[in-house]
Amino acid sequence: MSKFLITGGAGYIGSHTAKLLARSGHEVVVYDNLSRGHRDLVRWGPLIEGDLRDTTLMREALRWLKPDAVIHFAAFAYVGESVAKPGLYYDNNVSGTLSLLKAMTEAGTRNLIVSSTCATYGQPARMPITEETPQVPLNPYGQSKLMMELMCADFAAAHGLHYMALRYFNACGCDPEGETGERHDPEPHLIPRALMAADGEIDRLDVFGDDYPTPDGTCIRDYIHVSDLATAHMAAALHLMDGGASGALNLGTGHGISVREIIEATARVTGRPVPHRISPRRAGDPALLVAATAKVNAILDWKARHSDIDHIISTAWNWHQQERRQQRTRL
Ligand SMILES: NC(=O)c1ccc[n+]([C@@H]2O[C@H](COP(=O)([O-])OP(=O)(O)OC[C@H]3O[C@@H](n4cnc5c(N)ncnc54)[C@H](O)[C@@H]3O)[C@@H](O)[C@H]2O)c1
Ligand SMILES: O=c1ccn([C@@H]2O[C@H](COP(=O)(O)OP(=O)(O)O[C@H]3O[C@H](CO)[C@@H](O)[C@H](O)[C@H]3O)[C@@H](O)[C@H]2O)c(=O)[nH]1
Repeated sequence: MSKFLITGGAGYIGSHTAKLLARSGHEVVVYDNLSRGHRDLVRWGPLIEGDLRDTTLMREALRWLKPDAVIHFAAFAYVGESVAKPGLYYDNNVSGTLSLLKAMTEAGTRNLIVSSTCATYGQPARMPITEETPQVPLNPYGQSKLMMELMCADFAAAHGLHYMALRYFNACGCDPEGETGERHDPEPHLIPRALMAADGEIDRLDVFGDDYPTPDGTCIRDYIHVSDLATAHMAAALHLMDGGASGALNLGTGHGISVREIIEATARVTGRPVPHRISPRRAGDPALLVAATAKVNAILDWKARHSDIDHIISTAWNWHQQERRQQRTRL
């Protein structure tokens, strides 16, 4: 049994990873300031309520817990918001990670898994995107995550940190058992918003641009089920704990799906129409992002197993309906 400190474990991907680790027999402690997370999603270990940028609290928590690894999810993660409020992103994501790295160095904690993103690549000329594709982010969110990766590399060289940067493509879907899920307010992500439109909660889904250089004109992304992401985090942590090399890995399926195809799949899975209209492009959005997956497959023996789009949407739809039923009961 190993012990993990999970920053951002009260959020979407962090809570799914906490569940998987706990169910696999590991000990989990969550560190989260609840700025965008939820106390009731911390179900698989205790919560230390604190901010990443509180270096002293983090250092003392690490000295006391002595985790085998830190899994670092805590960050702000919306492309559009980062374009409007870059300071928020550099402060939370860059200063927050720097504070964590300093605390880990002072406490002697060696192993770190960090949430990076395909947004660090910008819009590469060639698909699929390999880990060697140049990282040229198009927005402050992507910049902040690239800076995080660079800081990890420097701390590895200077202080012997072992780290793995996992560059997720588009995280989606929810726990198939309905014990945790995606609860963002406001919710900017495509699949939850398509479900809100199907459910009549919003009048219609805005499709951000249909004049991109893609077959149907809408943006293409690589949608990966959050359960697959959770499995990859556990594999990456065990890899580092076994003395495996530091580096960066893409987490995606290798298949691109357009916004229009997501709308069609949502209608198919829910059995309801998805009212939508074409709107202007959203600032900072690249047209096409699809992962090359050979490296993660070779290093972690991992590939996506739960990322069929109908399964993704059906687990997200179950969670959406469950959340709305609970909200109605509370009223
Ligand atoms: N959702 C995606 O599609 C996606 C894709 C690529 C990468 N990522 C990355 O994965 C990570 C998790 O994303 P998510 O969708 O689960 O986000 P989320 O907002 O659901 O969870 C983030 C959690 O971090 C906490 N947090 C934020 N700032 C903090 C701080 N300063 N101190 C302590 N806690 C803090 C929040 O309260 C929240 O619980 C992020 O780092 C994000 O950049 C997400
Ligand atoms: O109401 C909406 C919401 C989104 N989109 C489009 O749908 C696609 C996916 O958008 P979204 O679900 O917001 O995800 P991304 O902007 O691709 O960003 C997510 O995926 C990134 C990796 O691609 C992560 O780094 C980010 O944290 C995460 O928010 C994009 O083309 C958007 O333009 C719409 O057309 N209408």
